[in-house]
Amino acid sequence: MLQTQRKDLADIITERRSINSFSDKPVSEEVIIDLLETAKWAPDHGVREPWRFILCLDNGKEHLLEAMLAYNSQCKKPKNPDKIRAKIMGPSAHLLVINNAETNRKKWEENYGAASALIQNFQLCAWEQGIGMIWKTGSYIDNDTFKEAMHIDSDETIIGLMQIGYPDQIPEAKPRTTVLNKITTLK
Ligand SMILES: Cc1cc2nc3c(=O)[nH]c(=O)nc-3n(C[C@H](O)[C@H](O)[C@H](O)COP(=O)(O)O)c2cc1C
Repeated sequence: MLQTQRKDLADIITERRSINSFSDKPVSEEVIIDLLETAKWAPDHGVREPWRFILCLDNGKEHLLEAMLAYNSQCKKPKNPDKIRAKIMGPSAHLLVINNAETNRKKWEENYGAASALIQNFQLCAWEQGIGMIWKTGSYIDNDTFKEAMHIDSDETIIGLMQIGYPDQIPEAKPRTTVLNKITTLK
């Protein structure tokens, strides 16, 4: 039986790019949940599974837009609302990755690391299926008006807003420095 050639993990890692421009092809809720079911196997100190998610599809994108506009109207230099609308309506889906409230600094950092590992798993598994995304951390992620509008407690941490869809354009990779310039080997 002819099998589709699976890409090497190393290729998926190096070829994945952050995507800003998406086609109209939708990414389904089922696909996103399936990807998260894999991504959740991230390293996670104490296996606390500190995260929760808010997935915005269809009318949910309008809800997210309202929250963005409420935040924007409070900014010293508000952005053009039409540009914000285009940024929210362009991707097929938006996923907020949110960590539980945590007052202990060490645990907070461990939880941030675990959620970041989950996000990278998610990005890579999506890329393997031809789905792109970008991890966004605009100032709204730490804004109480935005959080309240999205029903997120002020002491929860938004790790990122993942904007998801099939890529319309894949940007050139920004070069990375060789590790040889970064490593000190003790022998
Ligand atoms: C924690 C984190 C936050 C990020 N926040 C943003 C952001 O707010 N806006 C943005 O355009 N890209 C953001 N990015 C994506 C980076 O800009 C992107 O990964 C980087 O330019 C390298 O490009 P590549 O992912 O295509 O290799 C973020 C990435 C990380 C890991």
